[in-house]
Amino acid sequence: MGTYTLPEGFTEFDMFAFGSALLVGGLLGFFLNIISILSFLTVREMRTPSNFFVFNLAVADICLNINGLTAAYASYLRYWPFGQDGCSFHAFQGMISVLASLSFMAVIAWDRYHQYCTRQKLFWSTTLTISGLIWILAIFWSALPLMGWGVYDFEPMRTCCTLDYTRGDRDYITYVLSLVFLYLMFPSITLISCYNSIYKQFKKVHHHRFNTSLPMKVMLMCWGPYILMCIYACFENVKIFSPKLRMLLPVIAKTNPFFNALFYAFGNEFYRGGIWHFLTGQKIVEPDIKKSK
Ligand SMILES: CC1=C(/C=C/C(C)=C/C=C/C(C)=C/C=O)C(C)(C)CCC1
Repeated sequence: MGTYTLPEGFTEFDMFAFGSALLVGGLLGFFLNIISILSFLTVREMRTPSNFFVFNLAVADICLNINGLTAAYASYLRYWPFGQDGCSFHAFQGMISVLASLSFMAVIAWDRYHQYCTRQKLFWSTTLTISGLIWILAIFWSALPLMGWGVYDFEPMRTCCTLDYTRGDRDYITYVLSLVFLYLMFPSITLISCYNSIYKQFKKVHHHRFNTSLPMKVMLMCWGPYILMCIYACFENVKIFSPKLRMLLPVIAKTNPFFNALFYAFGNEFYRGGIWHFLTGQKIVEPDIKKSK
């Protein structure tokens, strides 16, 4: 093993604790999401256009889990073994997953609005085009810091990488504010308006098929603190926050895939039957929305 010096503000125990938190979050998310992915791939009946969005969300989320597991590994080593280029690539890969995951959450909300409120059918061509576009956009926006608009660099613990929020220069500010607009405001407005309409519909038919306020709450709970810090860094020096706090926020954010798997796959009446079929071999009973009318 190479020699290393502990990063400023962290003891051996801190690194072990953060590593373990990343490991537990990463493994939990990984297992739930891999079950969701394999179910979709093996159970033919559940391969519907709407479920394809949930499948893509699980793919994006599992990529974030793999990213977190790499960080856990480096934290146990107590140094980053893949060099500066490896760091940029790690952040690039993490960023693609985050942006794709947020977009799929929004598009699932939009699709559910149609499932429950307008009963419009989603076509495969629409699903495939939207999913393709989401991935292309996520790769595009994540590649920008590699090309000089924003920079990827180490997190305070120096065992994983992210957008370097400590610079706070003009490039950083414009890049983060664009992200806030595209990947925070836009998905949030979609989530709020779609789930609000679904809530009204559920109320009308006196049947609440799921908790419509949960998606927004989970997204804000996981990403909110981290996003606030990124926005704060546009105006003030974030170094006034302790390195441990700055490290805690991305660790919380990286638990999002676990909650997503629980809500969007395991808690989804059109998806969980397929998971059950995959795990037990028992056939799915299709839920019928019209029954509740
Ligand atoms: C500012 C901002 C965002 C920034 C996210 C970042 C900077 C994520 C980085 C994740 C990485 C690099 C993980 C890899 O380990 C969001 C969530 C898109 C939402 C809009 C506002």
